This record gives sequence, structure tokens and C-alpha cells, in this order.
Amino acid sequence: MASKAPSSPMASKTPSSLPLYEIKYRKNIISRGIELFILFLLFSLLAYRFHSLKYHGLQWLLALICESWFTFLWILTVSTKWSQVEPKTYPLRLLERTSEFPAVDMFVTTADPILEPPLITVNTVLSLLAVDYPANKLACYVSDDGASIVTYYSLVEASKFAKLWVPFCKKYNIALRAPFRYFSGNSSPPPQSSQEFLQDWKRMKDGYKQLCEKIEEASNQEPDACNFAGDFGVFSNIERKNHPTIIKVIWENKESVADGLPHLVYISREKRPKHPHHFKAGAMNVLTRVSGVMTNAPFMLNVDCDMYANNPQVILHAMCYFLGAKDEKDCGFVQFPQFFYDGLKEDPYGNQLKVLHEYLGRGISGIQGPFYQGTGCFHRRKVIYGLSPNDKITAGELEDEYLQKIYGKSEKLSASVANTLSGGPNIIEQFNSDSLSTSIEIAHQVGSCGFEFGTAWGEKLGWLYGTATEDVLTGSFIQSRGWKSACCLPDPPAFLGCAPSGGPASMIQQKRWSTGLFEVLISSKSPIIGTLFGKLQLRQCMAYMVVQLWALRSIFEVCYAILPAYCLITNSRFLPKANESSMMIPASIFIIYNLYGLSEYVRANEPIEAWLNNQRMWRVNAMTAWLFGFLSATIKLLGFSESAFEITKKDQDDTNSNFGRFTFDDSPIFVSGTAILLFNLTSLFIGVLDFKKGNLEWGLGEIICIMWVVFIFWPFFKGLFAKGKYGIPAPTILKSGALALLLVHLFKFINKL
Ligand SMILES: O=c1ccn([C@@H]2O[C@H](COP(=O)(O)OP(=O)(O)O[C@H]3O[C@H](CO)[C@@H](O)[C@H](O)[C@H]3O)[C@@H](O)[C@H]2O)c(=O)[nH]1
Ligand SMILES: [Mn+2]
Repeated sequence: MASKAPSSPMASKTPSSLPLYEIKYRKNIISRGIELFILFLLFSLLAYRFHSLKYHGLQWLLALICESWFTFLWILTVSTKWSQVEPKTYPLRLLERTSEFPAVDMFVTTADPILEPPLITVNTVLSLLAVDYPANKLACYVSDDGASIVTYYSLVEASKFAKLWVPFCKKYNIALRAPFRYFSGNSSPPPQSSQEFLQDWKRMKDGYKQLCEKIEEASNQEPDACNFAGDFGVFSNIERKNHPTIIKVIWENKESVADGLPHLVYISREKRPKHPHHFKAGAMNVLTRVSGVMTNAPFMLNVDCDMYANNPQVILHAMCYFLGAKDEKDCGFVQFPQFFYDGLKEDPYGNQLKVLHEYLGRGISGIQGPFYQGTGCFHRRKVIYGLSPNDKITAGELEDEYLQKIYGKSEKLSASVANTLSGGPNIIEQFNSDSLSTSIEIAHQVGSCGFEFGTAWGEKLGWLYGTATEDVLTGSFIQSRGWKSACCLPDPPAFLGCAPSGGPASMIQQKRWSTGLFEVLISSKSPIIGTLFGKLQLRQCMAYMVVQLWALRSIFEVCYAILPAYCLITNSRFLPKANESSMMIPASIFIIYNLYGLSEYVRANEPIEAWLNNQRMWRVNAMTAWLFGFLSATIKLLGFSESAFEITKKDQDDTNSNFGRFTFDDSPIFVSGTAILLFNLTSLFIGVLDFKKGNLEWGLGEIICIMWVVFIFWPFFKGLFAKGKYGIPAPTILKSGALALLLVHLFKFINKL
């Protein structure tokens, strides 16, 4: 294996000379060979089509166009998967080497107490407060875009429980530090525990139970029945979308003790109806500024409210990169890939992304580093402040006037920005010694909605605005400036989150992603521009395109899925006849591609059913969610709508039994899929009739393709006949049926011309 030794050579094995991380490249010769062979077959198919174009009609041309597109995508994919990495970090070596750790500000975002139950947020926060890292180097900031008194109350109560929980976790070195996971399942203490442990365990369990009850009670209360006394007063009479900044220091580690509790700060930024708030990106920028004037740590961790720390050593793992990189430029940010807990068996919605991370993800990490995925990521504060790898800024060099123009009018913020920007590589900064409470007024100021007006926030620095996938946009902009990123894959996984567990939620998420990603591609901050005029590597740009083209890809996928049915209806063909030797080309592409896909799942220890389900869901998403993504991006491009961020619902308990079964609702997102299915079924019906009448020569290839489409939409097929949330609502079926019939007649009409 080729290996890059990023740290000092391994000549003498003293702790200080061993590398803190290693990145090995996989020797995937066979996979590369198969991928290239598939590419060769695709080219052969295109050549064959091209040469026989004149003997065939419109369908041949359409097939050629679609297949050219798929070939193009395959080239992008092969390039992206070419050099897959096996990263490894050594936190123990880090612990041997140093006792001085840099400070980290940890950000948690939540936005809606109904879709994101406060108990979930609380668990994430508790898991962060309990990580293995000196507590006086940590601060946890929770941004609540829901301005919810229940969320705030839950955090206050959680901080009380944390005073028991955190010492307990550290004393017994508990592996799982999110209590809802620790106490889930059979809920009995580990066997053969000491008497002392049993007592503590019992205390924790009771404490957590009480916390849950308090939160539950508060959540079920009518809003006006809340007690707005004392600290809670600011929440009375406020509207979620119209309120001033609320900042509360819930817990301050005043004596700065290393084995105490980290600071905990609640922030709900100012919102006004006429001010765009830029969704999560806006929240992240407020978190950045508020923490900038309070603690100003050189590193920032950001997680979504449902992504609890599953590995207490996460920060140490990240620091292996930040402190171990020979060249700072190699590590602009450290991303821990998104994994999920309680994933549904066999991944029926295809949203656990395991296999995606395993090959494509590791491939991207082998180019310019992983994409920023919006959660489970450590950033360097100065990179977020817009610095490029070669910028060298000395203390005092930046004029205050300049700083205030770019970063906003606050002297304290400017001072903290100047301090951050002039910090040398890997500098271990002293934690800001001011007490948090003295900064509260300034924190309110930098959290107000007018603060960014006229500044570069969201445009050139911070989290960037204008799309629902602020993560990929922000990350590619950082990489365009020449930074690389690092992928960290500790065992057990660093963070675990909540994957959507129903058809509608899953589709809405895919729609948001495809819209946002496509918007980025056609924006002025597109990776293409980044490659042409910036420092984004060409293959990295190609990797971005794999996902950013999802929306556009839907057009070709839909076209290809109705082409065989079109042929059956019009008694024409888009594939060679079964007995022609050229049929070998598409047939072998189909077989080899699928077997190869299956082998990827087998190698990743995933069940065959997961492959089947995912295979299906990728196609279903492409023809439904991504199609709507394309439409909404187009509508926005034409100026008819603003971007939006529809929050994914997080399920609190896993008691739902019939979980794996596909669910529907009345969203229009199900129309296109149902219509494609009905169209294909109709074509089969017409085909059989025509065949009986002796009007049709069977096209075996076309028939197989139609069966395949029906197989892909099998969850929809079952939905046609099921009831309740498992059934497709009647109006959707009617609309889709009308659309399918319209297509049938349209195509028959075209064919007669
Ligand atoms: O106005 C908003 C909207 C969302 N959020 C937060 O953003 C996070 C992500 O939202 P979620 O609904 O969970 O979206 P997902 O589709 O699960 O998120 C993925 O995709 C997003 C981009 O589309 C990234 O921002 C996320 O980090 C990534 O996990 C959550 O913590 C929300 O609370 C806000 O703070 N303010
Ligand atoms: Mn999420």
C-alpha cells in the first residue's frame, strides 16, 4: 500500500515522533478494472447507437442522449472512487505528547421543538458536555431558531442533571454518553458491576427519568400555561419569527476547572419578519460571532441537534489532524461522516448512506478531502473567517476600520477576529479569560438581525447564504481557496444521528438536497468556477458534480424510465432485438453493473436486501424527489420563489413496529413516481392486447426494462392497494392516472405524425 506519512518519520519510536494520523490508500485494482470495463461497454453502446442512428427513429436518439449522460456520470463516479483512503488517528499518542489542548467551541443547532423534540437536543448536549477533553477548554452553544421556552427550560434542567452525569461518565469511563442511548434497551446495569457502580447507576437512571418527565410535562403544557417567572420572562409574549435576541448563560465554568462542566450558553438570534434569516447558515454565523466575543476558541465543532457524540474521544481524534498535520493547509476542516442510530433494517429508504460513505466518500477523501456535511465537523475559526492557506497576517496589521466593514460594527468582535486571524499555525491559544457574563451585551449586539447588513457574512465568510445546502457550498468555497479537508473514521463512529424514517420525510430531505446542491452548481460559487479560477482540484470538482447534478439527472432518468413503455405502446424499439449480437452490449452493462453494485454491499458487510432496497430508492428518488428538486431550483432561478429549508422530523422513540414499510402522504412529490409506474403498467396492458391481436412483435429487451421499472417502484405498487399512511392517497392516484393516460395518448399521437 502506498502511504503518506504526514508527520515526522518513524525512525525513532518515542511518543513525540510517531505520527498522530496516517492515511493509507486502498489497493482497489479489481474494482478499478471492473469500473473501467463498464466504462468501455458504455462507450461501445454509444458508438453502436451513433452508427445505427439513421436506421431508427426518435427513441434511438433519446436513448443515445440519455446513455451519453449516464456515461458522463459514470466517468465522474469512476474518477471519484479511484483513490479510496483508510484514515487512522492515534489519540493515545496525542495524550502522551501534550497536556496543553486548544480550546473548542461546540455548536448545536435546533429550530423547532415539535419536529426536533427538546429531549433529543438535550441528549446531544449532554453527550458533548461529557466528552474526554479538559472542560475548561470547552464551551457549548445551543442555537434555537424556534425561540422555544421548552427547549430553554429543558437545557436548564439538563445542565442540572449534567452535574451528576458528566462525573459519572468520566469516573467509570462510560462508552456511550448520550443517556437515552445508554439507558435504552433492557435497562439493567452491566453484569458484575461493583456495589458502588450499581448505586451510582441507579442514581443516574432515576435522575435521567426525572429529567425526561420534566421535559415531557413542559412539552405537553399549553404555551400560555408556562411559568414565565424570573429567567423565563423573556419568552413571554414572543413570536417565533418576531423577537429580539435571547442569550442565556446556563452554566459558566467560572473557576475554569478542567474536570468540571463546560460552559453552556443558549442563543436564540433576533428574528424580524422583513429580515431574511438564512436558515441554518444564518444560525451558524450568529453562533460563530457570539462565541467569538465570549470564548473565541480557535476550533469549532458543529453538530445538528440529533447528532450525539457516540465516541467520547471525538475531539482528541480531530486534534490528531489539526495538531499532527505538517502543513496546516492539509487540514482546513475535519469531517466525521454522518452515520445514524437505530437505522431501519435493510435500509428501506436508502438514506443510511453507509455504502455511499464506504466507496464514494473514501474516494472523495482521497482527492481534496471530504465535503463538509453540515454536522460532525470541526472547523478552524480562521478558515471560517475567510483566511486562505497562504495568508499571513501579523498582529496589529489589520485596521479596525477594515475589520468593522467586513466583520461588522463591534469593537470586541473586531479584536477577537484580529486575534484569530493572526494566530500562527497550530497555535494553542489561551482560553479567553473574560467572564462570559461581561460579554453578554455585546453578544446580543452581534446576534441581532441587522448586524450583518453591509458586511461580508454569508457572502465571503462564515456559512454562505443562498441555498438550502449551506454545508456543501461553504465547504467547496473553503476548498476553492486551497484548503484540504480530512476525513476521520474512528471506531466506534464519532457521531450518530437520526435518519428520516418515513417516505414523506425522506423524500422531502432528498428534494431539499437536490435543490440546494444544484443551486450551488449554477451559482457564482460553483465548484466549476472554483476550479477554473480558484484552487479547487479538477477531480474534486468532478466529485462535487456527482451530487450536484442530482436534480438535472432526474430528467434523463425519467426519460429512460418511460422509453421502454413508449416503445411498447408505439410498437417500436429502443434496444436491439433479442437475437441480434449487439444486444450483448446493453445486456452485459445491465448485468455487470448490478453484480458489481451487489458486490460492493457484500464487501461492506451489508445484506443483499439493503442493496435491493437502496438500488430501488436511488432510482425512485431520482424520478421523484430530484425531479421536484429540479423544478424548485428552476422556479427559484426564474425568480418566482425564495429558497426554503424544510426541517426533517426526528423521531424520539423507536416503538413504531411496522417501520420498514414505505409510507406516503398527500404531497405532490409522489405524483411523478406513481404516474411513471401507472404508465408502465398501462403499456404492458396495451402490449398484451396488441400482441393478442397480432400487431406486435415482442421486444424482449423492452419488456424486461418495463418489468425492472415496475420492480423499482414496487413500494409504490403496494401503495396503490394499501390503506392509511401505507397507501398512496386516492387524489394522488387519480392525478397520476390522468397523467399516465395523457402520456399514452400523446405518444400514440406523436407516433402517427
Ligand atoms: O432555519 C433553520 C433550519 C434548520 N436548522 C438546523 O439545521 C440542522 C439540520 O436540519 P435537518 O432538518 O436535520 O436537515 P438534514 O437534512 O438532516 O440535514 C443535512 O443537510 C443539511 C443541508 O441541507 C445540513 O445543514 C445538515 O447538517 C445535514 O445533516 C438541524 O439541527 C436544524 O435544527 C436551523 O438551525 N435553522
Ligand atoms: Mn438531520
